Amino acid sequence: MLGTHSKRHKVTVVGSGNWGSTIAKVVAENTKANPNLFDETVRMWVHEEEVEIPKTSQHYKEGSELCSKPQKLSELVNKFHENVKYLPGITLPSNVVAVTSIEEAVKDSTILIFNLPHQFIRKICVGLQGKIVPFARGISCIKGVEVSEKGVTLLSELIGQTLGIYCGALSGANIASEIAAGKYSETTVAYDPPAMDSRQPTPHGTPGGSPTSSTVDLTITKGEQSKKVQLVPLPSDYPSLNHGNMKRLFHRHYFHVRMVSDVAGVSLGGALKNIVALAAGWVDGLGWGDNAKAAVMRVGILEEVKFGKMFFAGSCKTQTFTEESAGVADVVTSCMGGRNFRCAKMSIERGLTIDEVERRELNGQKLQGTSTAYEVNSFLKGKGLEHEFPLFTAVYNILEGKIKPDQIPDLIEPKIVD
Ligand SMILES: NC(=O)C1=CN([C@@H]2O[C@H](COP(=O)(O)OP(=O)(O)OC[C@H]3O[C@@H](n4cnc5c(N)ncnc54)[C@H](O)[C@@H]3O)[C@@H](O)[C@H]2O)C=CC1
Ligand SMILES: O=C(CO)COP(=O)(O)O
Repeated sequence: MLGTHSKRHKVTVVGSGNWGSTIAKVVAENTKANPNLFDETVRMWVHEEEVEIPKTSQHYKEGSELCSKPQKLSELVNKFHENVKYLPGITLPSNVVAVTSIEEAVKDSTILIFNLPHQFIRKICVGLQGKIVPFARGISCIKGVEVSEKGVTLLSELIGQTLGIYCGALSGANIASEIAAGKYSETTVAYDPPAMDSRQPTPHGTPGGSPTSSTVDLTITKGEQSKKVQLVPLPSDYPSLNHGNMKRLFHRHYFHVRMVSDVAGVSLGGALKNIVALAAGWVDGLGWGDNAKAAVMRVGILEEVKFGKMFFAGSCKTQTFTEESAGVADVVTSCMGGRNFRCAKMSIERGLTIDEVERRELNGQKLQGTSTAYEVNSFLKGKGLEHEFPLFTAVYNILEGKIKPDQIPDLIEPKIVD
C-alpha cells in the first residue's frame, strides 16, 4: 500500500555509537509501522572495528569461542541485532542493517540521519559529496558546533552546505541508554524546509521520479554569514516531508517528539549544554550538592540564550532554550546523568584529567563538551567577548588548568555596581 505516492523514503543513519544505534532502533520501529511512507529497512553506517563481546552483551558466553577473540562489529550487529560495543544489552529491530561502506549506506536514501561524534562530521560529509541522492533531506542528531576563522557553524548548516541539501536538527533531554530501554522521554525536532517540500500529494506523481530540472535557492546559514545552496526539489512521487511525516519517523510511545522550526536554537541548545554539564560535574565532584548544580544550570541557560541572541539573531528563538526539551530539559538531564557530567565529576574525585577519565571509562564513546568548550572559547576570544560568557569561559580555563573548579562561583557572580 503506497497511498497516493509510488515511492517510499529510504532512511540511513550515518553513525552507530551509543546514540546512533538508539536512533536507528527508534526509526526502524517507525519505518516498520509506516509502510506507506518509508521503506522498512534502515541502513546504519558502521565505522568498522574489531571488538570483543563484553559481559554486558546478551550474547556473552563465558569460555565460548565467539567470545574469546575480537570480531567485526558490523558482523555482530547483523548477526545478533545488538551493538555489543556501543549499546550492549539492547536488541535492535531486525530491519536495522549495519553497512560498513558509507557510499553503500547512503545510496538511494532520501532521508539521511547524521548521528556521530561532531569531530568526525566534516570529513564524513566531504567524503559523501556527489554520492547522495540530490534531493535527499537531512536531520542532524549531533551535539556540537564547528568553529573556524569565519565564525561558528551549526552542524546542520555544515551538513547542508557541504552536501547541498536541506538539513534539520533533532536534540533533547535524551540520555541514549534510557531511550534504548524504552523509558519515556521528549525530544525536539527542528525542521524548516522550503515550502516546496510540504506540497500536497499529487494524484499520479512525477513520471520516473527524477527531480524537476528547476532548483530552488535556499539560504542555509542563518548565523553570522549566509550561503545560498541550490536545493533540488523532492519529486512528487515521494511522500512530502512536512512536520507530520517527520514526526512519524521519530515519534514513539516512549519518545515524544515536539516539532519546531528553530533549527539554530535546537542545535545550539544541544551543543552548549555540554559545556554547562562539565561545570555541573565539577561542582558535584567537589561535594557541593544540588544547589550548586542548580546555580550552574541557571547561569548556563542564560548564557545559551545570550549566545543565540548575539550570534544567531533573527533565526534563534529564546523560547527554544527556555521551553523545549532541546533547551532547559537537556541542561537538566545532562547535568544529572550525562557522560560529560559524570566524567567531569570523576575527574575531581579521582584527581585525573577529564581526557584520562574519558579514555578509561567510556570504552570508545566520546565526550563532546570538552572540544565544544574549546571551540566556543576560540570563537568568543576572537571577538573579544569572553567576559560576556563567564561560565563558558570558566569551563575553558579549568580545562586549560588556568583556574580551579572551586573558583566557578566567584567567576559567574556579576560584579557589584554602585
Ligand atoms: N549518547 C547519548 O546519550 C547522546 C548523544 N548525543 C549526541 O549524539 C552524537 C553521537 O553520539 P554517540 O552516538 O553517543 O557516539 P559515541 O559517543 O558512542 O561515539 C562512538 C562512535 O564514534 C565512532 N567513531 C570513532 N572514530 C570514528 C571516526 N574516525 N570516524 C567516524 N566515526 C568514528 C564509533 O564508531 C562510534 O560509533 C554526539 O554529538 C552526542 O553528543 C545526543 C543525545 C544523547
Ligand atoms: O546529550 C545527552 C543527553 O541529552 C547526553 O549527554 P552526554 O554526551 O554528556 O552523555
